[in-house]
Amino acid sequence: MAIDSHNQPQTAALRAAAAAAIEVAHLSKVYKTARAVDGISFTVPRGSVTGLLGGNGAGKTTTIAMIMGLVLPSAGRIRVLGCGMPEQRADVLGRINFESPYVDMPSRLTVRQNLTVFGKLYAVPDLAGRIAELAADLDLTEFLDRASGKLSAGQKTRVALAKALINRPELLLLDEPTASLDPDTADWIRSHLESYRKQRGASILLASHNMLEVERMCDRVVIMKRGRIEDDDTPSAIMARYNRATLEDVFLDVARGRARDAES
Ligand SMILES: Nc1ncnc2c1ncn2[C@@H]1O[C@H](COP(=O)(O)OP(=O)(O)OP(=O)(O)O)[C@@H](O)[C@H]1O
Repeated sequence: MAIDSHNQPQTAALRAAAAAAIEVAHLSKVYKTARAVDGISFTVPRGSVTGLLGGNGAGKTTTIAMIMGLVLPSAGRIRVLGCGMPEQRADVLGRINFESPYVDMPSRLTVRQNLTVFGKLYAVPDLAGRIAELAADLDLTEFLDRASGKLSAGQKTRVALAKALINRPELLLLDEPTASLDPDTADWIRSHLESYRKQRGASILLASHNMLEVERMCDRVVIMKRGRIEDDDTPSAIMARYNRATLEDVFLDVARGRARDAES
């Protein structure tokens, strides 16, 4: 079909809409003393939950920081929701969000004040209504006016999730979202993330050390080791390739350098 030049902007917009949620190509990050990420390429399909696995220091957090445009790559390309990062960061930031238990909110502000600050940054319409909706969904109402620093770990995680969902993101980047939570609270957080993804058709990139969480939530898994990608497939295909019944066992094989069956 011939492309009419008058339709080109629309065609470009359609292509961007259909593009993967995240496309990473030949991405590297070299810090002064460390090659944290070493030429990785992977895709997060729209609507998927993709797990990013790897031992301590594998390069997961650096990869997520580059995807968000917070750390500049040394080489390679990143597209987020069809936009180049970091050059089109301003176009895409309002459509994504991030959660990590390792990033604290200002502790003296109340939960409501913190959510208001973040909501204003994202120019959320009817912000008071959105905060009330999230407070009801995430069971925050009883401590909405308490200082954020005085919450338990589980309460802080629910507030962090409210902050991550405040702008109804199309793409969520999660760095160990359930670390240090009891199994019941962690399960509750996972269920909430799953129902948000289903309702909104959102895409999720999930860095986690919890292999049961990854098996339960992820359609695809990218395994990193020393800055490189060791494997990238569905959890069941990866377990079959390593001839293992759990991702935990695959993780140990990768960490300890045991070869995949197909290659041994
Ligand atoms: N700002 C920095 N300056 C120098 N080196 C860094 C910096 N940030 C990370 N690194 C190094 O880059 C490597 C990858 O770190 P990164 O935090 O991305 O790994 P990770 O997979 O998220 O690890 P973890 O599971 O322990 O959080 C590590 O060797 C780390 O020491």
